[in-house]
Amino acid sequence: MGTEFLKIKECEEAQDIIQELFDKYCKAQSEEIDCEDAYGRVLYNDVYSRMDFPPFDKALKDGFAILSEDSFGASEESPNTLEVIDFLEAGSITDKKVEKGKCVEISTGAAMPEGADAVVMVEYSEKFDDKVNLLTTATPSQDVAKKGSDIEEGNLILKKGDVLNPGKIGVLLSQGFKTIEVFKKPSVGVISSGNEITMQGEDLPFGKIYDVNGNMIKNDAISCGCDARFLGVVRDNYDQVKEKIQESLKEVDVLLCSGGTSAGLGDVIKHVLDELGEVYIHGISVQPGKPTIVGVIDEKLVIGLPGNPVSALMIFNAFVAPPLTKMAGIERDFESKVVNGVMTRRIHSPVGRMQYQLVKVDGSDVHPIFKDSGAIFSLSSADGYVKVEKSVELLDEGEEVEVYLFN
Ligand SMILES: Nc1nc2c(c(=O)[nH]1)N[C@H]1C(S)=C(S)[C@@H](COP(=O)(O)OP(=O)(O)OC[C@H]3O[C@@H](n4cnc5c(N)ncnc54)[C@H](O)[C@@H]3O)O[C@H]1N2
Ligand code: MOO
Repeated sequence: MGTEFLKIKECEEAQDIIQELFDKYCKAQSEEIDCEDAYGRVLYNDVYSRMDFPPFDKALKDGFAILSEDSFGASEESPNTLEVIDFLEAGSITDKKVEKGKCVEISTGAAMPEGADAVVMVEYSEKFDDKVNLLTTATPSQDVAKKGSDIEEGNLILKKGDVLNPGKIGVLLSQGFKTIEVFKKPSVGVISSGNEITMQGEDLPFGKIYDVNGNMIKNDAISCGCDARFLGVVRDNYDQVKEKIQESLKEVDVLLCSGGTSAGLGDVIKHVLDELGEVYIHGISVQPGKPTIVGVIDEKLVIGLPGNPVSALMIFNAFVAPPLTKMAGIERDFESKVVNGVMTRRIHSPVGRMQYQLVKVDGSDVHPIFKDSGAIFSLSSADGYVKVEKSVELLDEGEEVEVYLFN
């Protein structure tokens, strides 16, 4: 294996290639699921109302369903008296008709009896025997929700791409939807590679480190709407990496590996990808994250993120999260969370490579975080990053910058 020349791609070119590979091999798919399980899922189609809601003229208060004109002029001092001809609970119906001088006692949620056009609340009435005194005047439609007043049949009620929150699911349930078509969550597997990588709960001999990337990248993929799983650690061994990749590809649509991407002796991902499939990118003109690999095996995408946790996360966010989120049906503008501020210190940037500089934001102060890309603690203190274009050699103290905030 030995040293290998990395054919570096420019950032935009790499982004385009990755998006094209997603469009070709990782098309968004749908599935029909029970509305019961739809929380947080993304609608695959526009949804139209199947019926009027409410489906009947509905009493909004407990009281008496009347002909409104029968209450005109009524007051505490001079009540109007009506005959009570029936009692209606929610869900029950009557064949009796409300005519002049008559009314039906009614509960909230019950369908209005024929003839009645208003409800007088029980608080404004005095019932005695089979009669009632109305102590107030009601206007037509008072305390009645007319059929279709909330939504009429055939209207657009939810849009493709809507994330189903409790209220939106409530709308579907009110329309009798038992199942709904949603975007299938992209199934993503995450593998960590490296002889030094140790799982939490195990002893940590000198020279080894605990795995960060596996669950960190898994969680980032979940935040992009994926069904992501950490599939374990492999050693820097060609056969082990090959076997693990082949095995994992039987289970997932997209495989994200970290570590073993650069040109060192133990860095085998590229060689495995070369043997089993095709490598489309090996090296992006970006700092950190230069050794990123993108390939395809059996029409499935395999992405090798650099081992350094900061690099892995930055590359995931800048290059993988946008197409993955799109595949999950989620419309998210990754460039929308931008704040403006002023650099508090000068930064030098490698010419010819776009640099993602981690920063901490304090009001309008933008503090660069100077740590190497293996420094995991810089991630927990960073609010976002500043992009330093490849032609820019330094950003001076006091210079105005745009900060891309992390989600
Ligand atoms: N000759 C060259 N050497 C290196 C280059 C280069 O272009 N030419 N690039 C450097 C850069 S930049 C990076 S980034 C690393 C990336 O290399 P790998 O993807 O092969 O990553 P490793 O060597 O396996 O690990 C790098 C670093 O990250 C730690 N690591 C790896 N996996 C994990 C994990 N799952 N959790 C936590 N930390 C992890 C690992 O221990 C190393 O410290 O290559 C440079 N070299
Ligand atoms: O480019 Mo590396 O990814 O600096 O850590």
